[in-house]
Amino acid sequence: MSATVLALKDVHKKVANSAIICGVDLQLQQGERLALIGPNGAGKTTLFNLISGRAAPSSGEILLHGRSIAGLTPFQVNRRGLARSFQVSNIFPQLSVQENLRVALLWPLAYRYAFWRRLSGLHDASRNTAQVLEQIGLSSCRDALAGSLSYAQQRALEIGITIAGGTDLLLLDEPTAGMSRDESAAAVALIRRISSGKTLLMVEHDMNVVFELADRIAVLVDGQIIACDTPAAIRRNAAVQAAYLGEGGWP
Ligand SMILES: Nc1ncnc2c1ncn2[C@@H]1O[C@H](COP(=O)(O)OP(=O)(O)OP(=O)(O)O)[C@@H](O)[C@H]1O
Repeated sequence: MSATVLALKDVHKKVANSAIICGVDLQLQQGERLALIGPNGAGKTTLFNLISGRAAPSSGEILLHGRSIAGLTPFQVNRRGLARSFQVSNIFPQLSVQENLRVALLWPLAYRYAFWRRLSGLHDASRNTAQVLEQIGLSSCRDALAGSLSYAQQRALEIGITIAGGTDLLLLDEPTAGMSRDESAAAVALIRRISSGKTLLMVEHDMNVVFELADRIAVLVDGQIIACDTPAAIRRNAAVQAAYLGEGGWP
């Protein structure tokens, strides 16, 4: 049986006396890709914030590799093995593509290595930068300023920054938002490639992307998971279909 990477147990979040997340239980197994979907305002971003350390749950447990991370800072959660994509705004537009990745790579290396061993960290970073550039398909524009890339390329770079630290759990926040159909298809292939052997949790509104990528889909409605199952079972689920009726129906 595969190991549980992430476990949420009866997680609640209240903001100004409003219950935003209401008793969420969720488990991710090593190597699986789980998509979190739900109507606008369901609480998906809030749940991502709780998992990645941007906010603390009001109650409940969040375990990463069996250890509690509830209330830790994003940096501490990252050190425990979780990386979250932060949309395009995380990119330094005035640095080259390569430099953006080196910054992302050196950050954990500088922390891990003793000061006098940082030089070897730099060698590691160069090697890893080339690997990540290859993985995200941006080797040919390594010297271009990140700000000059197309939108889809910037999203690919953002994913590269997310995987650069070598963490085994990836949280991707709407990785194909704003993309054309062709760009989305390329992003799906990229996500499949970079998440191979890792565990992936993503929030995504594009149901084509969700059904293509996810091993399981969790449906959040009004702060509660109303279903968590295979794509085929979710497609047949009457409660899920009803939840989406107000949004123009089930895609
Ligand atoms: N800091 C906050 N203060 C007050 N209300 C908040 C706060 N953060 C979120 N909310 C409310 O919590 C609910 C869930 O918001 P959240 O952004 O998590 O939903 P979502 O599922 O990510 O929505 P979307 O798909 O539109 O991005 C919304 O009703 C929102 O208005």
